[in-house]
Amino acid sequence: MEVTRFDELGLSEPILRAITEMGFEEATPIQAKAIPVVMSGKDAIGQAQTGTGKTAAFGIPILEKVDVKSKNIQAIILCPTRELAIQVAEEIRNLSKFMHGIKILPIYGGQDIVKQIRSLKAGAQIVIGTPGRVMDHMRRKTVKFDHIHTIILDEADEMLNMGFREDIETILKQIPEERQTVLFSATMPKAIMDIAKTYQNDAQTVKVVKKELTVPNIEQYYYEVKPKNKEEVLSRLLDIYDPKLSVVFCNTKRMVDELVSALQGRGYFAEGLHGDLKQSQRDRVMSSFRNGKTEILVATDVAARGIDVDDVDIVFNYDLPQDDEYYVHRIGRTGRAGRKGRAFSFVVGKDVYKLKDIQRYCKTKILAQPIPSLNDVKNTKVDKVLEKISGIIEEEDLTLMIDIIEKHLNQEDYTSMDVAAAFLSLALGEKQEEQPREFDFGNTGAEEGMVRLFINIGKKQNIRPGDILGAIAGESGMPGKLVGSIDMYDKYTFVEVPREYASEVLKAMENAKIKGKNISIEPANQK
Ligand SMILES: Nc1ncnc2c1ncn2[C@@H]1O[C@H](COP(=O)(O)OP(=O)(O)OP(=O)(O)O)[C@@H](O)[C@H]1O
Ligand SMILES: [Mg+2]
Repeated sequence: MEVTRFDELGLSEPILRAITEMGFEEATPIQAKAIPVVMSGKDAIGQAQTGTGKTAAFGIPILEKVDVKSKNIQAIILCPTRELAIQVAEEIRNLSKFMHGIKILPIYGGQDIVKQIRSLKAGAQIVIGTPGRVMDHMRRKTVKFDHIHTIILDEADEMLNMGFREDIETILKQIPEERQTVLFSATMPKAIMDIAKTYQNDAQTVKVVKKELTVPNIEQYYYEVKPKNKEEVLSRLLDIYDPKLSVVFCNTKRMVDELVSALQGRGYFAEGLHGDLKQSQRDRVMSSFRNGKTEILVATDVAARGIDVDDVDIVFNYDLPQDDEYYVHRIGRTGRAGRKGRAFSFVVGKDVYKLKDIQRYCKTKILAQPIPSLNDVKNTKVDKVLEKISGIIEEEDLTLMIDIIEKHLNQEDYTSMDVAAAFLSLALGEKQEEQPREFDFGNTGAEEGMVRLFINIGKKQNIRPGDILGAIAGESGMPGKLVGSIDMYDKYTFVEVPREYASEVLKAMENAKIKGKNISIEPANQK
């Protein structure tokens, strides 16, 4: 593919210098296509996948077009959320770092309006705001529209979804007609075309649309879960994949609050973000997430659009989104600027149909994944410790440590294997003694009086159903009491046992080996 350098786009020296300082080596395809169009002053509609640099695609031309000698507002950018307004202002500020006399001001609800008015009075050429607050200033006449020559609607379709249509139309009517109107988003549903027809003039569409709407470097999987198991499955996935940062989307504020408490209770660094929080709280959560103190951001769709945080490794759809577009935007919080990412969606019952719609809309495949077992979680932890140990053995001088261990072995009657195993147990950081486990079997899909147990045989091993039934009978000391069918496929299988013995079978089988191989067993209620 042809590569466009920023210095081929006819940009001024201070901006090129800022771009270099920001570490952008070449223009992204949407930047290469949109910057010349937006600079030309034409109305435009820009569409490109999430995380592909749309902000700079409109931010750079705006900076090129403002007159820093004038203190009037010349460009206005509307964003659907406060967090996004702050972020867009920050990106444009970075791009304008070497321009003297430029003032860029975010104005959004929840922030002290008196302070905002004072800043506006001091003069700013570019204002970035949420529609509600901009309307507020318009009514107070604290934002003057008469010198605005450019208006950008970032996430234009979302602002319509949120019911800002009237506000946007009112604002557009206030801005001089010879203005330039530009819309950007990763998705462009039909409703947006009405706005385009009414309020734009001969708009040029600039699209960098691949076959699929989602970014190809995001691995997408789904897990079929029962609602009450979501929390446990999420924890297992967090433990196995160990993301540096992750975003978990829920459909309601209440679910966000509940999940945050649950995750915090389990010892994760999780915080919630939704519209009922005070602005100071929202700001605190966002900055804590940006600097990595909060590792898991649990959010409603307020965080679905535009939010750009490095190192988001995984996006979870704890609840499947209501609308197809939201899937695109939500998972787009990972895999930004060419990085890799993962998107895991939880699917409950009829959600599978919704998932089919989403796949059709996005033109991507979302594959099913089995829920990791507790054994899988443990194995991952063990693998990580062993990997670290290999590193230490290869890179460090261990002579002194070996001396200490040797002395210890001489004093006590231990083998080096005992010591190594004890250290491993210590490194895993969990009490290895058996925790009493409460089993809540619920309805596992088995027939009356029976409970279905889920068995993970591990990597395809040659174990026959008879071996498993035999082992269960042997381990639990209940020969002949095992009734029921066995359904073997791939590396998983189900067995059915009478409900009253299910707990004992589970406990007896926890550390069972068949043909010397470990298997794991658990209630099948999440399958
Ligand atoms: N040319 C470039 N080279 C490298 N990184 C870039 C370039 N342009 C922008 N970026 C960075 O890529 C990231 C994503 O950019 P941005 O937030 O503008 O994406 P977007 O297309 O608006 O995504 P979304 O649809 O989610 O809003 C940002 O961190 C931005 O600084
Ligand atoms: Mg964006």
